[in-house]
Amino acid sequence: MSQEYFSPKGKSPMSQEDADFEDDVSSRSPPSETSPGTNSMTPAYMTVGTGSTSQHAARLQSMLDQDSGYGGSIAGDEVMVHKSYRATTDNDWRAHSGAIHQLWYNQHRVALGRSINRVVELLRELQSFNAKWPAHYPSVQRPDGAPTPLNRSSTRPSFQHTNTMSADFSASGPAPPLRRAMTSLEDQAVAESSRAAENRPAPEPRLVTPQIEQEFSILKLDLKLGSLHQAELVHSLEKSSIAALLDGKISSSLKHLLLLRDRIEDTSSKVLVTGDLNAGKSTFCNALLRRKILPEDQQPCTSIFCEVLDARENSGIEEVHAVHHDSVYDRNDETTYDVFTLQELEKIVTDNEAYTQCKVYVRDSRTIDESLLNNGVVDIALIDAPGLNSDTTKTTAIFARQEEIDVVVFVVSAANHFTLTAKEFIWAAAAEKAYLFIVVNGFDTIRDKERCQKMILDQVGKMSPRTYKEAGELVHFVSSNAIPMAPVPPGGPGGSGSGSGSGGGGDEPGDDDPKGKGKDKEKLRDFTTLEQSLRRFVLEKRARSKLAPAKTYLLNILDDVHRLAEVNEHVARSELERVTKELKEIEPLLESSKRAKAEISDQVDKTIEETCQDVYDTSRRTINLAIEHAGDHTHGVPYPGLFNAFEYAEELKEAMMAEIAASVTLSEEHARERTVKGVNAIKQLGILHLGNEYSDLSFRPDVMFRRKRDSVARQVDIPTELWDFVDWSTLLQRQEKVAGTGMALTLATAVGTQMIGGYGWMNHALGAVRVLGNDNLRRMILPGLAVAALSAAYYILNQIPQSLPHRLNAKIATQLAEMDYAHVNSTRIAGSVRKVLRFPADSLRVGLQRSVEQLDSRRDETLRIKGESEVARKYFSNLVRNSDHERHAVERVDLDAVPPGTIPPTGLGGH
Ligand SMILES: Nc1nc2c(ncn2[C@@H]2O[C@H](COP(=O)(O)OP(=O)(O)OP(=O)(O)O)[C@@H](O)[C@H]2O)c(=O)[nH]1
Repeated sequence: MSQEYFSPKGKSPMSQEDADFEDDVSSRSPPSETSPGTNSMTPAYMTVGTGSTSQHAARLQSMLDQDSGYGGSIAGDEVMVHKSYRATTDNDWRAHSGAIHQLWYNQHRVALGRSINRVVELLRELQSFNAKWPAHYPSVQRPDGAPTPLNRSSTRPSFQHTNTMSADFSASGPAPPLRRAMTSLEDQAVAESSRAAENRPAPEPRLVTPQIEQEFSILKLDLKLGSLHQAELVHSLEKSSIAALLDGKISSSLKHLLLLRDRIEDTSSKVLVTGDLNAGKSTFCNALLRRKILPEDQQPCTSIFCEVLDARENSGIEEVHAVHHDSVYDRNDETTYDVFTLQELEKIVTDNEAYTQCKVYVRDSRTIDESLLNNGVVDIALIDAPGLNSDTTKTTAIFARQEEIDVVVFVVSAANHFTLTAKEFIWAAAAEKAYLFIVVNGFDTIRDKERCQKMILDQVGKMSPRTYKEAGELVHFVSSNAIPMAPVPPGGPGGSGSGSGSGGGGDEPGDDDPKGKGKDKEKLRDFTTLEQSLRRFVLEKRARSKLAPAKTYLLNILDDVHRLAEVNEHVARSELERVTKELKEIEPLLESSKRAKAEISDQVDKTIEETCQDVYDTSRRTINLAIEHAGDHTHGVPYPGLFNAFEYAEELKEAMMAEIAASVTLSEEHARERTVKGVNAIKQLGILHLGNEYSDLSFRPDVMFRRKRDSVARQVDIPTELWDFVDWSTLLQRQEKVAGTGMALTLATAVGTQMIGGYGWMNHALGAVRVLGNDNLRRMILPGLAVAALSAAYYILNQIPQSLPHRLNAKIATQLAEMDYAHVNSTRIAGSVRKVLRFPADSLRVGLQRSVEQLDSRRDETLRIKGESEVARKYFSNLVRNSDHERHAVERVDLDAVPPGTIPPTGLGGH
């Protein structure tokens, strides 16, 4: 499609020069229907009117040809155009003005197209970044966290986001509830002096719910779940869920941007005529066409979209293409549609289930100045939509359709005003398109016209302020049924409709009444004014009707992206500050933890070694002492006399062994005490270095040594012998001290000892006899011997209680020494102590190891977050800059400005 105009069908007579020009242009550029491959980026031009000076037109054409449409040269060209092109006639002027409009339009179209491409790129990057680093969605402050006049100075406005964490930075005031991670607003507040804070106007939370709703238009998350408020939902959702929702929003925005790009690159203009059921949409379309093409009825009849197109787009043939369900319409592929005549349209349109839409190709024989379809500027598609409210599916389809069209003409019944669905539709369309064209139809039925006008305009003002601002151009009160229709060719389509060829509304009585005719004229005049406005809106102000939606959408999405980027830059920066601070804390902590781990391990080993050594030494000393001194006393065992000496010996042995066993128990008791001390020392170390992390193992000292008792003592078996009753060493020592026993006793003892101790006592006795001689012996020794024997016997028997313990003790000691009793028991006791101490020591070691590992992984994690935050900060600060830059670029595209060089010189017409 192209925008060239070749005058054939206009009523205006074509001069030779025009024909030359046409030939001239057509030789370079084929007519619209034969140039489907025209590059949409290369501006196509138009000439409107008769254009009497072809060299001027050609010059302008060549200037436009040279313009790439990408700006730059335009200013110079405009000056040249301005200076050189001096139109002298109205038509020349209009041709000139139209060309400049076109050039100007192309310039804006290309600028916006480029912006769309850049925003698409920005959004795609944001989308992929959001997948790696879930973007934070600004949440709201809960009502309880909102600043009150009293706590204003202490409560800073805070961005809060989806990463729930406990707020550990509350310097004053009560601990705030769990909230989303911090953002730099709070950090900035830290840097602010208290005085400045006091002087600063009381901060309001930047993102409270209504503000979010206003601040975000396109990327606003549509959270309508259950009874939860959006704010609560944002709080309750996981960071990743929010990111996923955002991802969906970005995807749909991308889709929409691509649609917008297609739309602005499409040189045709799509005009959607919509409105409530029976508002007179079809009548209005017919009035525009001045032919009764679309079926009108008092009851709802339009059930599918009817797209009215210039028949030139269908090789000049008037017909209807009814598009099949699930088919994408392609005029060159007849399998996608069925062909009908215009007369058959009514039957396709009413109660249709077989087709989704129909393309209605009609020939508009009116001049290019009058006709909307055949306008000489752009290809128009006039789309008659089913009435809103007909059913939900159709209403939804109309809502969806409005996204891909350029101009919304909303037909409202003057009698019924706007229904709720109409209002919703206008809200949505106004947000997207900025300007709507509103046709208040059936104005003939209204008696108090002024009141009706006021009421409707008030409502328009509320729904679309921009449309209201230009109500003179955009809101029209007409009676579509009063428009005269073209006479029907015999057997041809259309024909005199409601207004019939003579014009005149159906409900106005008396067409021949001069007053009635006057009224009809008035209606026709109103409708013509509407037509001119609509032409201006669709054709000349295409910058508005076609480009304004793109501009509005771009500004909205860039605003959202900018806001989101700002929030995320704050979040990333504060995250970066937080992790940098955290790293500064973690790294020395990790080092000292590693050092502490080694030191504490040594210290614990030392404690264990020292304790065990002490326990061993003490036990050994105690047991040895007990063994050594077990024979020092009789342990309270009464001596029962000579005849029970053996029992006495047994009891003594038992008592001695009990004494020795008691020393073992004493050693165990001491070991227990030392173990308690050791365990406590290790625990102290644990608590000191691990704090709450240290898992305190329950230690019960009373259980120690319960099972592993001294088993060695049971192996001691000392038989009592006769000689045990005589303690010879004591005896000898005592004998020296005892006076009166003298030599004889010594001798007797010596002899006695020999006699008693040896077997050959007889030999010894004979030896003694030989020494002393028989006589002396008889005289001295025998009585002495007797005395000595008696006193020795007496002494020995008397000494049993003193000597027996020593003798037994010596034997016990010998046997215990052979068993290594003291060592075995000391080792056992120290071993138990070691075993017990090893538990808390191992637990401490494990705890320390775990603490080092935890710190290690925390450091790794923090380093990871730091890296990510650094990337995020850079990315979002670039996004803040780029979105801002792009926004300014879009803002500079001034669609409302009058193109320079199009203001008509005095005395010339123009629009
Ligand atoms: N009095 C009067 N009647 C009108 C006017 N415009 C349309 N009508 C009548 O209103 C009825 C409905 O008109 P349509 O054009 O079929 O309405 P529609 O909005 O296309 O209807 P659907 O597409 O089925 O929703 C017809 O009987 C028309 O003649 C008008 O300006 N004044």
